[in-house]
Amino acid sequence: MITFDSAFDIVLSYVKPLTAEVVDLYSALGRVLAEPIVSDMDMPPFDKSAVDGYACRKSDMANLLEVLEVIAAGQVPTKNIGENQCTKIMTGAMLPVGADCVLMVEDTEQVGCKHIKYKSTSVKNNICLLGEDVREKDVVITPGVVIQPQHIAVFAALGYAQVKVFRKPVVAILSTGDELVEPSQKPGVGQIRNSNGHQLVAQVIRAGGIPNYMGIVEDTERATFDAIKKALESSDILLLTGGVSMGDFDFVPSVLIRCGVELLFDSVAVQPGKPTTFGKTDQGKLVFGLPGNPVSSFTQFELLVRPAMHSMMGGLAKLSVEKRTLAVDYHRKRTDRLAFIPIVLTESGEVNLAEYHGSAHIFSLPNAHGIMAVPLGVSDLKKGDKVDVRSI
Ligand SMILES: Nc1nc2c(c(=O)[nH]1)N[C@H]1C(S)=C(S)[C@@H](COP(=O)(O)OP(=O)(O)OC[C@H]3O[C@@H](n4cnc5c(N)ncnc54)[C@H](O)[C@@H]3O)O[C@H]1N2
Ligand code: MOO
Repeated sequence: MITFDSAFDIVLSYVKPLTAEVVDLYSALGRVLAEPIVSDMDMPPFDKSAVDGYACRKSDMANLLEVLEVIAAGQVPTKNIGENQCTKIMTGAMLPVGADCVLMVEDTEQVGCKHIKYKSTSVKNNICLLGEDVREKDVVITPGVVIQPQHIAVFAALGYAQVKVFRKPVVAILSTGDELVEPSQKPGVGQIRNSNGHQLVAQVIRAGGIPNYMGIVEDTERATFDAIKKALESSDILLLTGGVSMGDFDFVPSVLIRCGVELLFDSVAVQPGKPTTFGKTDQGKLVFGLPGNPVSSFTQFELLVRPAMHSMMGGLAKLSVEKRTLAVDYHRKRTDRLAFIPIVLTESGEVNLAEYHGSAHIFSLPNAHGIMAVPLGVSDLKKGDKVDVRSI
C-alpha cells in the first residue's frame, strides 16, 4: 500500500500533454489555452475621453471656453484645441489635439449657444492614454489558463476570432459487475442499478473531458478482457469501476496486465478508495481501476483522475483546497489511511460532518458541500481546528 501523495505523484508523472486544436471563441469557454495571446495594437489605440464632457487645456479651465465641435465615440476630431477653446466629447471618443483634460459635463454650464464655463475647481485629466493598458506585441494571456468569459473579451478585443486550446481527453468508462442493471431497468433480486458509470460520465464532462460510456461488463475474465481491449482503442484514459478488491470475481487488475497495461499501484492508504488501481499502456494511455463503492469511485476520480485530466489539458493539476474551521469534534478509531469525509458548511462557513455511513452511502454526497481531509495517523480533531476542505 502506498501513500496518497505517492499515488498522486505517480499518476501525474505519467501524464502526457494532449495536442492542441483551434476552436471558435464560445467553444473555448472552460478549455485550457494552448497559445500566448499577443496584442496586435496599443490599447487604448488612441488618447480617449473617460467621461462625457468638454476637452480643453487645463490652463484654461477657469475661463469662458468656446465650443468648437461635438465628437461622438468613433468620430475623429477635425479641430485642434487652442487657447480658451474646447470640444464637446463623449466617453470613448478620440481626444482632439491640444487638449490635456476633459471637464465633466455636469460640472459645466452653458453660456449662450457657443460657450461653456467650468463650475468646479477639481483638476482631473479624465483621459485614458494611448497604450496605458497594453502595448502592441505584449503577451496578454499566457498558455495554461482556463478560459473564462473575461478571457473571451480580451480575445475579441485583440482580434482573435479563434484560439488554440488543448484537446479534450477522451475517457472510456466501463462498469464491471453482474449485479448491475442500467437506470431504466428495475433491479432483480440481488441486483442494483449502475450509478458509478453515470456518475463518472458526469464527472468527466465536468472536468472538461469527452466521456465514452461503454456500459456494464459481466464479471468474467473473457468479457472484461474484450471490453478493456476495445475501450483502450479509442480513448486517452480508461476508467473501470468495481472488481479491484479481494473477491473471487475481482479480476480487473489481472486482466489489465493481460491486456498489456503496466500496473503502477493497486492499493493506496486512502479512505475511501483503498483498492484504487492505476496503470499505463505502451502508448501512454492512463488506466484507473476505481473501487465499486460509489463514494470511493467519486472521491478517487476527484482526487486522482481529475488532476490527471487537467494536467493533460495543460492546466493546473492541484485542485484548490480551503482551510476551514471545524464546528464539531471528530474521532476515528483506525488511522492507517488518509481519510476524506463528506462535510456540510454552516452559514458562517464552518465545517460540520455530513451524514455518512461509509463508501457505499451514495445518498451522502448530494447533501454534502465538500470533503474534509483527516491526515494519516490522526484519530482526533477538535472543534476550532483548521481542516483542509475540497469542494465537490
Ligand atoms: N476482503 C476484503 N474485502 C474488501 C476490501 C479488502 O481490502 N479486503 N476492500 C473493500 C473496499 S475498501 C472497497 S472500496 C471495496 C471495493 O471493491 P471492488 O472495487 O472490488 O468493487 P466490487 O466488489 O465490485 O463492488 C463493491 C460494491 O460497490 C457496488 N458497485 C460496484 N459497481 C457499481 C456501480 N457501477 N454502481 C453502483 N454500485 C456499484 C457493488 O455492488 C458492491 O456493493 O471492496 C471492499 N472489500
Ligand atoms: O476504501 Mo473502500 O473505498 O473504504 O470502501
